[in-house]
Amino acid sequence: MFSSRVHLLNICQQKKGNIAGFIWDKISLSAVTFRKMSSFNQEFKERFFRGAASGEIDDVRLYIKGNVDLNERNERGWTALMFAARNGHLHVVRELVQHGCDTSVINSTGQTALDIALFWNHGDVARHLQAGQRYLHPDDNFRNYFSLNTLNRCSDKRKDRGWLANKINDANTRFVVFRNLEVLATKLPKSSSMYRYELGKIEMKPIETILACNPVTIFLGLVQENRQVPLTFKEPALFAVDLSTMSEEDVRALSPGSELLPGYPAAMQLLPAEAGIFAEARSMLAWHDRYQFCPTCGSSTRLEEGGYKRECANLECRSHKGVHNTCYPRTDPSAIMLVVSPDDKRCLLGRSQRFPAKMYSCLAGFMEPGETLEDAVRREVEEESGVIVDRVEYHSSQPWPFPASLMLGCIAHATTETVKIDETELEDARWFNRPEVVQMLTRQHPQGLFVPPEQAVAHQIIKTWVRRTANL
Ligand SMILES: NC(=O)c1ccc[n+]([C@@H]2O[C@H](COP(=O)([O-])OP(=O)(O)OC[C@H]3O[C@@H](n4cnc5c(N)ncnc54)[C@H](O)[C@@H]3O)[C@@H](O)[C@H]2O)c1
Ligand SMILES: [Mg+2]
Ligand SMILES: [Mg+2]
Ligand SMILES: [Mg+2]
Ligand SMILES: [Zn+2]
Repeated sequence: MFSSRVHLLNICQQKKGNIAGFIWDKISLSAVTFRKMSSFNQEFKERFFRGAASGEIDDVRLYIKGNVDLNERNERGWTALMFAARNGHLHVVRELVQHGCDTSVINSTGQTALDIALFWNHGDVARHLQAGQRYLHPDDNFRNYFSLNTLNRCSDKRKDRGWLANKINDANTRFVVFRNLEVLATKLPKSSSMYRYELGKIEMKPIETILACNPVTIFLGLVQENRQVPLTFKEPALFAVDLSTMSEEDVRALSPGSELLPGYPAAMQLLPAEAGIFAEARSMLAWHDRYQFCPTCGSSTRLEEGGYKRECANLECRSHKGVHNTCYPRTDPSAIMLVVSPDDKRCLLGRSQRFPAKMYSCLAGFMEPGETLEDAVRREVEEESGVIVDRVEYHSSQPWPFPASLMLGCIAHATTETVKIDETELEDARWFNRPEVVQMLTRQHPQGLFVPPEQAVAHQIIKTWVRRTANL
């Protein structure tokens, strides 16, 4: 922090001719005390906010070049990006986003820069901010982590053994490699954010001999960057391969400088654009690992359809008659819900013993057969907290590849408030008001309480509820 201030001073020194009215004249380096440095910094920060609010791009650029935290907030949690968004200064917004300003920061009343731009009808700014959001897919509005998968799965091609064999041997094909469900990943050279790894994508040559031994190999899909352009089927293919028979050292040697990321939470450092590919691959490999024998008759099973089917070796088995779902990959739907109080001012968050200390989250539970999502939400909330829920609102879904859940995110409107927790499942559950939840989202809670990170659908549901009160 101190060195960045000195750097700022140096820049101001170079620029002082351009900074009309700035306090530089009053300060000489020899006389700088910490107090003056602080007030200097404060004044400089205010100038940055004023520049952003008034569209004075030169002032904003000065701060950008100062290599300091562009997400600096004022006492109400407002950033320069929010000020620029408030007044519709697209050129300032563009420059700030280009230099890595975080578009997901929320202020103390729970709004992002995008909310502010939308509220004040600055459509051009809102479109720019939306395009810069991390989980956006070109053809969609919102994406949870583990859901962005740019591959076309080409399910109709999986039955064509000849086509698949040719694709495996194609020079453009790449393999995502797993060992004991840990994925091979490479650290990105610039890793300032929490997304620090990309999937290792290996050519066929170095794994040719091991592929000849028929390890579990899954056809993940063809790379289709633009959904508007029809597939030619000549696009590069991506497969997942299980190399658990190789040593960890040999697997890592396939891609210099790579690591094997153990499952949760390490895999949440993958680039969001690849997290959906990881989710598909890991859930599929976990299914093969667990279904080596037929659940109907106990005979061995073999892989078919590019890994999307396992067929029983016993020709008499009932699984060969009609559609038998044990032959296909399984997904376990789970409900995850933010329970909100009857007056909508508070929400119910809980923690299980296995959570990291001080983390609170939405309640969650597996759906049961013959149950609607809404009823699963009502049942799990009542079981775990004793609170009665009436209306259930759907939010969004998230594949959860540990091993193969689909989280169905909801907002659940409670009609009662008395909490009586199920102590086998939860350690604590209590009501939190909005300002406190904002502190938990932004890691500014006085007791250090926090909610799951942005990769979790729980975080997104909580953020949606917090953002609903417009106080701009
Ligand atoms: N709370 C969160 O913030 C959060 C976030 C992300 C994911 N999840 C996931 O939500 C899922 C469901 O939550 P939960 O564990 O509270 O569920 P839950 O409340 O239904 O209780 C879990 C228990 O349900 C039983 N169960 C029923 N069906 C099951 C199935 N298909 N697989 C495994 N166990 C089953 C088991 O006895 C298990 O111990 C879990 O996978 C959890 O990891 C929760
Ligand atoms: Mg639960
Ligand atoms: Mg439960
Ligand atoms: Mg349950
Ligand atoms: Zn069988």
